[in-house]
Amino acid sequence: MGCSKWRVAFNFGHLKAQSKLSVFFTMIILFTYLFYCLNGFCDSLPRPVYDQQSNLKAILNDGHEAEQLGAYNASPVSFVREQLSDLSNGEAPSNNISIANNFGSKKYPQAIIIGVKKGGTRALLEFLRIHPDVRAVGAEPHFFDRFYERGLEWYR
Ligand SMILES: Nc1ncnc2c1ncn2[C@@H]1O[C@H](COP(=O)(O)OS(=O)(=O)O)[C@@H](OP(=O)(O)O)[C@H]1O
Repeated sequence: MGCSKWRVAFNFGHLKAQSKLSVFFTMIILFTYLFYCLNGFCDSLPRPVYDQQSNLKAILNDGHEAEQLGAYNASPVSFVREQLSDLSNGEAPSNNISIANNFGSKKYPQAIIIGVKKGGTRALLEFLRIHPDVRAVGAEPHFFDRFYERGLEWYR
């Protein structure tokens, strides 16, 4: 009994030529996909929206990062305003702040959701984070209204 079931399951001999052909093409597609994945062409890890590796290297080599951060210590409003104006002009942020989405790295945000209490900001965040290129913090950081004194390093 059990043996005949196996025979039915794996017996492709009675399939029509059309079915065999579709199985054959499915196998080809699967093997091609596996081949590309094994060669690293299907990297599923999140990628940076903008590649700023060279900028980051420049910051590290020149040691200007502290100066740039210092400029933003002056006012959080100017910090946000500059970022938003850069984005509305269709440019990447101009101050070398990375907006990569790599796992495990600490980056400044590319976008900030600001809203009144009960304004639905959580819902907006949850919708945005569905996108694979969006990485969002779990809890609200409240940097600008509560923890600004802790500085940008804490924020990052
Ligand atoms: N699309 C839409 N339409 C109407 N209402 C909505 C929508 N999205 C979120 N919500 C409601 O917004 C409330 C949560 O807002 P917040 O995420 O800003 O809350 S919080 O202040 O950060 O706690 C919360 O309201 P309450 O359920 O009364 O607390 C949500 O139900």
